[in-house]
Amino acid sequence: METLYRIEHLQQTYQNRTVLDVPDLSIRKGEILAVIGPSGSGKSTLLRLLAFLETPTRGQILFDNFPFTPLTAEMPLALRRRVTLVFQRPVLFNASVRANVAYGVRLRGEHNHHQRVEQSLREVGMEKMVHVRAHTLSGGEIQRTALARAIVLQPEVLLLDEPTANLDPYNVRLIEELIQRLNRQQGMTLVVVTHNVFQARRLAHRTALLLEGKLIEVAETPSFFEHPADSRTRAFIQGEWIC
Ligand SMILES: Nc1ncnc2c1ncn2[C@@H]1O[C@H](COP(=O)(O)OP(=O)(O)OP(=O)(O)O)[C@@H](O)[C@H]1O
Repeated sequence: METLYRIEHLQQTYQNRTVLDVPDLSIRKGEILAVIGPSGSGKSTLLRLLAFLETPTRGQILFDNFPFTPLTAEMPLALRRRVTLVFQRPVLFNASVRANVAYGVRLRGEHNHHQRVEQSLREVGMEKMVHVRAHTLSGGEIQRTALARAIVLQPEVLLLDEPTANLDPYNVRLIEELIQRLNRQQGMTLVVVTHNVFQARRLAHRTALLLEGKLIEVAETPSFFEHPADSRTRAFIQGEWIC
């Protein structure tokens, strides 16, 4: 499989505290990579870097061989637009579901977006709620609207930060099926940050464990769970990791 991201000696430091230190990690085109780890282990920081929302303190990320380094003022728009991040707590405007989903496409100056907006709302099962005001939505509906708003942009890479945290089993299933569909049918590359080791196991081709900013292990999901190479991985997946 082709490499899409190559992380080299990446470090992210805030106020003299290094919260992420990943010497080497590749993300393959067309894979689902789950990133698991306890709270504060640097998962969201990694996603923000992969979305080019902040520049690394040290090292670099090669995206399709294009370097993103501490000296990069801004990644070219054409590259940034290939990647979309859905935040852990998505913020919707106080407008209809449809208006929220159409917003990003309109911002890109694309006008004939009506069908794509409808299609993405169908994808997330929100087609009957297009006129509902976003501020009245449930947690699951907010997350699904945020996903529709992301996929309508037709990104090549979708970065999801805890896409199903605090959701009921119905919404979890709907979102997991969407993730798998996007990957299988469109070849989309997905990086899914999750606390939930079972979700990683269900969804991901490969799973990575971050602990205190360090990449402990990354492996094909079956071997990650069945034959972890690192004792800390074993402890974490068995729920024995003390944070
Ligand atoms: N902008 C920032 N300024 C200072 N510290 C930050 C900043 N962003 C993150 N941190 C710190 O970096 C560490 C890693 O945070 P991060 O949000 O990446 O972890 P996480 O694994 O995503 O956690 P959670 O699962 O709780 O979302 C935390 O200690 C956090 O307080």
